[in-house]
Amino acid sequence: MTELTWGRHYAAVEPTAFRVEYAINPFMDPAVQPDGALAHAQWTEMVRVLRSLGARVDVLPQRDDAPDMVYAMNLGLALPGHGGDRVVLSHMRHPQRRMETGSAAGWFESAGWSTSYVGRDGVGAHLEAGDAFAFGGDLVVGYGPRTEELALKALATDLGLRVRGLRITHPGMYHLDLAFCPLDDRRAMVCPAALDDASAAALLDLVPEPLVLTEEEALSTFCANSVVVGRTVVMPACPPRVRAQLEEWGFEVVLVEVGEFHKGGGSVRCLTNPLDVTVGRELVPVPGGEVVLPG
Ligand SMILES: CN(C)C(=N)NCCC[C@H](N)C(=O)O
Repeated sequence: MTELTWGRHYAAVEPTAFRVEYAINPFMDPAVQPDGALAHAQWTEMVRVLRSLGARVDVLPQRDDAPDMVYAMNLGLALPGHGGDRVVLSHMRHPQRRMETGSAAGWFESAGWSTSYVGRDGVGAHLEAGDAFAFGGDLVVGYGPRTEELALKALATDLGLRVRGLRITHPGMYHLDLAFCPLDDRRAMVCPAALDDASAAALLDLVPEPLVLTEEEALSTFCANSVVVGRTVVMPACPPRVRAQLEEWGFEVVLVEVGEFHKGGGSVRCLTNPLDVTVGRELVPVPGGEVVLPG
């Protein structure tokens, strides 16, 4: 088993203006506000844990007018070393989040990254980076609630990659990172209940040794929304059955409390954006690109 070659460098947004101002997913209720000081303390501890595991965490400031910007995973798909360091900025499905990418673009550009888009300012395909993960040499992309199918073709052509689309049908698992968490080169946590039948079968075919989560496990604990640093899985919670399997496979489970961020509909993975997924290492170049859709 080869451990993940990525997951040791992240961007995260310091939560100085996190609140639930609107409801764009089933977890959000503006009547249930996070405690700002507690959220900041939870985020600080999460960053400390990641750094203590050897991960680098770069911190972006939060815009005051962007309460969801703390979910850094959705800012863009960063691919270093691909004709220079390159990030495809998200084109958020909901206008309430679109201002976030302008600030993210500035941050990436000042750090030497080149930026591109598959759609922008409400024009063109929606892409939210919490839907896109490298696995098995390909980019696995969930589409439906947030990312649009049209974005898959643009990504594949633009980046010269094989993009495997999975159709998300569960309203509560509106990003793929609530239902899919790569663990190493053969294993991943997967929640087939998030997907239509053909996509669920395609995902199970793609992962040689899946740790299959029930809908209840994925939704009530956010356990697939975890981050893997080497053989350590940093999780918001871990059902006993899931912990037993992870430990049998040689992983260490480290729990971090990020409950205030569950009020906005995201957890550890959503709060971090990996900056070390590399074309030519985790992603196999495919000249011209290719999209593979289930069934
Ligand atoms: C696992 N998920 C869903 C994420 N990658 N991101 C969380 C985004 C939450 C934000 N309120 C929204 O609804 O966009």
